[in-house]
Amino acid sequence: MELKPTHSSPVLTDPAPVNKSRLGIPSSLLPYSQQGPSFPASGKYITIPRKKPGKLDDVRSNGWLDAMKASSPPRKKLVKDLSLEVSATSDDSEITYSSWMLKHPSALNCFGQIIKHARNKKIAIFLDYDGTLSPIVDDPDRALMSDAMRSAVRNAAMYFPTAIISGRSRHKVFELVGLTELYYAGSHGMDIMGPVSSNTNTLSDDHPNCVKSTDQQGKELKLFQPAREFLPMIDEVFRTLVENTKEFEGAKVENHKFCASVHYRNVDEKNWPLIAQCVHDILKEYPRLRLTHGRRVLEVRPVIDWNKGKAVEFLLESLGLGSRDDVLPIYIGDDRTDEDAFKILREGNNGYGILVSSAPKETKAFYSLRDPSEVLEFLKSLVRWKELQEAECA
Ligand SMILES: O=P(O)(O)OC[C@H]1O[C@H](O[C@H]2O[C@H](CO)[C@@H](O)[C@H](O)[C@H]2O)[C@H](O)[C@@H](O)[C@@H]1O
Repeated sequence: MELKPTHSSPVLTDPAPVNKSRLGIPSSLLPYSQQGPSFPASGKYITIPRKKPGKLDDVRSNGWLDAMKASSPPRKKLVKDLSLEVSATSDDSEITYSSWMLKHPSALNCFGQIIKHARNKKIAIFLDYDGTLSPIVDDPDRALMSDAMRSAVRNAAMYFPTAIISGRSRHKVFELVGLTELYYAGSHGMDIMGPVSSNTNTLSDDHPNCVKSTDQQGKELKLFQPAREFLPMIDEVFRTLVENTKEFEGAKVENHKFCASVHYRNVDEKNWPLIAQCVHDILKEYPRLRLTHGRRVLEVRPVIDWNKGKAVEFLLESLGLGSRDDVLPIYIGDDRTDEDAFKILREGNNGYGILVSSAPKETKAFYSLRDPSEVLEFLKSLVRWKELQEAECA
């Protein structure tokens, strides 16, 4: 029998005690060892005055600028631009893409292979949000999921345990997805709503990173928040980022609770070095924060040994599906931060990473899908296959 979430709301009741050794939580998270300079649990840290950016050489030499330029495939040329040169270029890129696909074949074309491996196994689905379930758009607040995608994810969750693992805050991604049937991990996995399970490998009450909370209906829920000590620091750095980037037209800073994002998609490219330098200068004052690159976004996050890959392992354990030969996790994502999850699955040889990309990229994912419309088809195919299987068994 497939494990199905039994909850009717995204808010979960208390999980049973955890088997900490199986969770593989590093000792640095139990609780934090203070690696950088010490900081108070709340209140003010350091005031970063608004100032002229430091030497631009900093961001050039540390590779930030190159990473920013490479951080998202260029938009497809509009059809109005019908020169011969454009069609030759698109042919070339199609050829490059096809040869890249020899290494990372389409999960739709290889669907037969995937389900062959899934036979007699429980599939667990992990989905990134932006660029995977919703198309990339200029305004992060308008990255909406289509009704068709919502219904495909809902149907998938009827048969397979399904979790969303996003860089956005857990609340925001739940607001966008709006399905109570799923598990949610926000802030790149640093804010996990623990699953209900009869299994003993879930969160214990006395776990240092486990927080009890209540939902809007007053129902108790349990959260795993390995970076919760950073909450005031992220809040402070968020405010500094807002203040110091406001001179860059098009820049947008988001507070994701345990991380913050600085978007430069809508900033004139000539100002990218300046915005990079501005973020770099702020981060110099926060040695316990680091930067990762997303699609046209700089992501500021705590220096802890936790990422989307760890979140996948954690959720599998919490669902009672960890370290089992009869479980096949499938992770679908489009971003560099999803690589941590692809790596876990590839190295553990126990599941499939699927990269969503319409351009060749270095990746640890096994398979590929071009865009969210192919993700939709893939989810629908999984559901159809499962329905057929159940019909055969009936
Ligand atoms: O882990 P994810 O769910 O993929 O979230 C990663 C980032 O996604 C969002 O930004 C990206 O999508 C935006 C909307 O399409 C786009 O405008 C932006 O350029 C992309 O980087 C989100 O706004 C970020 O905060 C997340 O970190």
